[in-house]
Amino acid sequence: MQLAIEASQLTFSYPNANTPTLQIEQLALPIGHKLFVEGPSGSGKSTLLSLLAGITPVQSGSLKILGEDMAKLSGRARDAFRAEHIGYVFQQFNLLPYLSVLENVQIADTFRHKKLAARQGKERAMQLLSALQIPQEAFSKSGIELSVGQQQRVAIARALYAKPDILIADEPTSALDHANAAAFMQLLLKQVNEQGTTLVYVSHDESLRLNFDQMVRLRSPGGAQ
Ligand SMILES: Nc1ncnc2c1ncn2[C@@H]1O[C@H](COP(=O)(O)OP(=O)(O)OP(=O)(O)O)[C@@H](O)[C@H]1O
Repeated sequence: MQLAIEASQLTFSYPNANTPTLQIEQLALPIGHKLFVEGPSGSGKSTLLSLLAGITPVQSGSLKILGEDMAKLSGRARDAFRAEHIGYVFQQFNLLPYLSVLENVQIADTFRHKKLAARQGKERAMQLLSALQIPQEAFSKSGIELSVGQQQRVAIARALYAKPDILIADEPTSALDHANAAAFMQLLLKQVNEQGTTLVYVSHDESLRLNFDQMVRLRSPGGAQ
């Protein structure tokens, strides 16, 4: 089975830290599977996601993403790899306030070599926004005019727009109550299941865990599994 993520003895330490922030002995996630990442604040969840996305370089151990040895890629090559293969949803959704909702979703085209034609891109963005239950009258608004739940769904549409192989989401439900978090999860799962996207999802909400194939539990301090 082809692996989306393959990590072995992956360790990361920030400068001046006494113990490693992150230690993952083994991790093998097949393409199309869903990984739940759990752990208390400061246990290294965001650090792990940054390594997986190629934002942070590998320090020690091995990490292959979609078969690519991340330690062998330069910073620029990792940026290009991320633009082609990875969608990322941050804790803060980071919608750009001076762009409309529709433009925010299509922003990925700015960073990619393989851009969608304008019309095709607009259609894809509209189709994703509708699937994520954003009302059509909101498409031309600024992101900051939407509710938090809506902004978060726009952020998912933006991350899925370029059909990433892997979607990485860092606690996107932290601002929602339990019922809204569960509803959001179902919308997200429908999209990733339809597209066969591999999902890496950080959350403190253990009740969401049932939707996932595998779990990584990080511990503080030191982030041991
Ligand atoms: N750029 C950095 N330089 C130095 N230390 C850092 C840096 N980023 C994170 N850390 C430290 O590494 C540890 C893990 O941080 P990280 O953000 O990965 O944790 P987290 O599990 O995502 O936390 P949270 O749930 O609060 O977002 C923390 O102790 C944090 O202070």
